Amino acid sequence: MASSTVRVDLDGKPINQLTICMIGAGGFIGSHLCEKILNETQHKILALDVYNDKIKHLLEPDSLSWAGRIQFHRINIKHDSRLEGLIKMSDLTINLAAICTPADYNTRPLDTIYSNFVDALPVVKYCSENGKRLIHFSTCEVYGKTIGSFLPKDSPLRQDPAYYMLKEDASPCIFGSIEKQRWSYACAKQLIERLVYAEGAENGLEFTIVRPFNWIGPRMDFIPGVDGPSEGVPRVLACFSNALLRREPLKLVDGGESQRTFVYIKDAIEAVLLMIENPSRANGHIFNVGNPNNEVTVRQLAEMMTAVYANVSGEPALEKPTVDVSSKEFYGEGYDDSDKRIPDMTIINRQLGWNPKTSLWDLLDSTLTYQHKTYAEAIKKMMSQPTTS
Ligand SMILES: NC(=O)c1ccc[n+]([C@@H]2O[C@H](COP(=O)([O-])OP(=O)(O)OC[C@H]3O[C@@H](n4cnc5c(N)ncnc54)[C@H](O)[C@@H]3O)[C@@H](O)[C@H]2O)c1
Ligand SMILES: O=c1ccn([C@@H]2O[C@H](COP(=O)(O)OP(=O)(O)O[C@H]3OC[C@@H](O)[C@H](O)[C@H]3O)[C@@H](O)[C@H]2O)c(=O)[nH]1
Repeated sequence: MASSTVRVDLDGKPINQLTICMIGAGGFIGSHLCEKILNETQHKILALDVYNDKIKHLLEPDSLSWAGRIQFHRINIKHDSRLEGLIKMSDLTINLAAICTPADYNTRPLDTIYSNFVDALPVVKYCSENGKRLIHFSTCEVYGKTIGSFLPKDSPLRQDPAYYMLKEDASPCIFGSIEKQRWSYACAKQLIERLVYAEGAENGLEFTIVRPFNWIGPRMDFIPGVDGPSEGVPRVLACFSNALLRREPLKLVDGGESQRTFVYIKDAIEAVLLMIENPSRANGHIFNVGNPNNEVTVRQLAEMMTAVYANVSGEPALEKPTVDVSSKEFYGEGYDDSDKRIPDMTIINRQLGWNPKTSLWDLLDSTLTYQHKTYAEAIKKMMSQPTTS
C-alpha cells in the first residue's frame, strides 16, 4: 500500500503525483509496472491495451484501495482516435506496445515492422507536439550480434570485453542480411530509437529509451493451449515451462549455445520506477536494463530450469530432459540469433544508482513456483482428455 509520507526522488526533492499513459499496460512488463505503481506510489494510470487479462486483478473489484487511480482503455493504437487525447491528459507516456516474440519476426515480418515502427510513430509525434515526456521501450536486440562473433572460434580476443560488452553509447548495431528476417524486429526498434532521439535533438522531446535484456518472471507470455494458441511459440521461459509442465523434453535450438543474461522482472521494474520519478536524471538517456551476473547458455538455462522444476513440483526430472532441434525446424526460414548479450551497466549506475539483485537460481525458483501453481492442474486436465482424431 502506498504510504502517506512524502516520497522523494534521488535528489531529495518531493515527487509530484503523475498521470501516466501506459500503452501495452496489459502485457508482461506492463502488468508488473502497474502493480508497482499502484502499490508504492500515488500516480494515476491510464492503461491502454487490446487485452487486460494480466491486470484484471488490479482493475476489479471496485473496492480496491487504488481503484480510482487506474483506468483501463481497450484501444488498438493502430487505429483509434482517442490516443492523442489520452496522451494529452497525461504527464508522461510509456510505450510498451509491440510484437516481441522471436517466432513472429521471420514468419510475420510485416506485422513485426508495423507494430514496432509504424504504430509507434504517432505516439512519438503526439508526445513531441504536445510537449509530453516519453519513455519508449526498445530492446537489447538493437545490438544484434557481438563484434566477437566474427572472430575465429579460438581467438583469445573473444574473452576481451571490448569484443562483447554492449554499451549504449559505443557499441554498433550488427544485424544479418535482409533474408534473415529475424532482424526485422531489431531493425524496426533501432529506427524508432533514432526517431525518438532525433525528436529530442531537433524538437526538444523529453525522452528516455529502455533496452531490456531478457526480463523474466511470472505472467510472461502464455502457455500454448492453456492461455494462448496451441500452435503458438512464446519466448524461451514459457517454451521451457510448457515442456516441463507437460513432462516433455525441452527443445534446444541449434544446440542451445547462444548466451543470454536474465534479469528478474521485479528488479527491472525498480529501474523503470526510478526513470519515471527522476526525469532530470533519465531524460535524454538510453538505458541497458539487465543483470550481467546472470549469464548462461540456453542449454545451461534448460538444465537449471529442469532442476528447479523437479524441486518445485516434487516430480523427478525426465531421464533425457532436452532434445536438439534445428532453428529452421523450430522457427522456420529466416531465423538468426544474437550470440551473447551482456549489458554494460555504467550509464544506469551513474544516472540512477540502480543494480539488479536477484540471482538466476532465485528468480527461477519463484517464477517456476508461479508457473506450477498457475498451470499444472490445467495441463493435467487437458492431457487426460482423449484427443479427437
Ligand atoms: N520482456 C522482455 O524481456 C523484453 C526484452 C526486450 C524488449 N522488450 C520490450 O518491452 C515491451 C513490452 O514487452 P513485454 O515483454 O511486456 O511484451 P508483451 O507482449 O507481454 O506486452 C506487450 C503488450 O502490448 C500490447 N499491444 C501490442 N500491440 C498493441 C496495439 N496495437 N495496441 C494496443 N496494445 C498493443 C499487447 O496486447 C501486450 O499486452 C515491448 O516493446 C518489447 O519489445 C521486452
Ligand atoms: O524452446 C526454445 C525457445 C527458445 N530457444 C532459444 O533461447 C534463446 C532465447 O530465446 P527467447 O525466445 O527468449 O528470445 P531472444 O532472447 O532471442 O529474444 C528476445 O530478446 C529480447 C526481446 O526484445 C524479445 O522479447 C525477444 O526478441 C534463443 O537463442 C532461442 O533460439 C530455445 O533454444 N528453445
